[in-house]
Amino acid sequence: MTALPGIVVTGASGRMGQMLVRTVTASEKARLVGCVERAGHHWVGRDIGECMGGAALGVTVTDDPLEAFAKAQAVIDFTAPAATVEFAALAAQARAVHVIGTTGMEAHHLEKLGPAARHAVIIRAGNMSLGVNLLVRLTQKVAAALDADWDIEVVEAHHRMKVDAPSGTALMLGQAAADGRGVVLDDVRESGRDGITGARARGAIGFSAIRGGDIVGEHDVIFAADGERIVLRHIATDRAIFARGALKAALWGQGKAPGEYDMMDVLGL
Ligand SMILES: NC(=O)C1=CN([C@@H]2O[C@H](COP(=O)(O)OP(=O)(O)OC[C@H]3O[C@@H](n4cnc5c(N)ncnc54)[C@H](O)[C@@H]3O)[C@@H](O)[C@H]2O)C=CC1
Ligand SMILES: O=C(O)C1=N[C@H](C(=O)O)C[C@H](O)C1
Repeated sequence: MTALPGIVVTGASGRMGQMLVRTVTASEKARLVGCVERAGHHWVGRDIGECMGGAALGVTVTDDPLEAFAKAQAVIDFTAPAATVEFAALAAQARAVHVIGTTGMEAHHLEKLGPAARHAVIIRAGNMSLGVNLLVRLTQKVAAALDADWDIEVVEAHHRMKVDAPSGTALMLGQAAADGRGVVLDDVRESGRDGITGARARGAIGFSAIRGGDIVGEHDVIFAADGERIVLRHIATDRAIFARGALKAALWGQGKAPGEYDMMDVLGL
């Protein structure tokens, strides 16, 4: 009998980390073989199940990612950009599939993933849910059907602890709108309006971010014209949707050729 793919969860104490631990341990298709936290975190050296307030799971949280990755077929990583870049090199060394949910990655982070993807599979998306990835496709289609008389605005809302804006999802949606319209997002992007901004530029794609309370993640793509408006909306009410998507990606990546992939590849959208 073939063993189930072994999964390591990085940032295991985080909001997504804990959801991933629950999702992997509940799955019949994978097993949890490691949990990584940053050096100095009070969970390091303790059993992950007990840290999360439940029964022992037989997996001790470590601050040594390479030791953990060496036992794994996949690493699921929802942490922070600098950590993710470090994990990409180590996951590639271990030839483990690296599923990246981390957002807020800048160009200098992203360019460091290329060398790792020469040796291993990397699957990265700013949102791992089926619903959002479908919304990305819908946004692209609607943008392609409408001209610049239709102003495009992406509005997102998240919990008070989120550190990056616009959200990774908002950027995916803005990119899809730009692709649909056949323009370069950076040329038309308008973020963070404040003060006397002047009238809206024709063809701009605007981004607005709300932060508050425990909002899991809400995204609207607004197409506003004279006399009518289309609003495409996704509301996440449970982080399990992201964890399920990430586990699906980790399993899909087994046996694939090294390279960079996204959730569109995984979901076949
Ligand atoms: N792609 C997607 O579907 C989703 C992406 N995210 C993204 O995932 C990331 C994490 O989100 P949350 O779980 O809400 O944040 P969080 O702050 O609750 O968790 C992050 C965890 O990473 C750990 N960490 C940071 N540096 C580390 C290192 N060097 N080594 C090991 N662990 C390290 C922290 O200690 C913390 O436990 C964010 O970038 C967020 O935007 C969140 C939800 C869905
Ligand atoms: O930080 C979060 O919480 C989320 N981050 C992702 C993003 O930046 O879009 C996905 C989801 O919206 C939750």
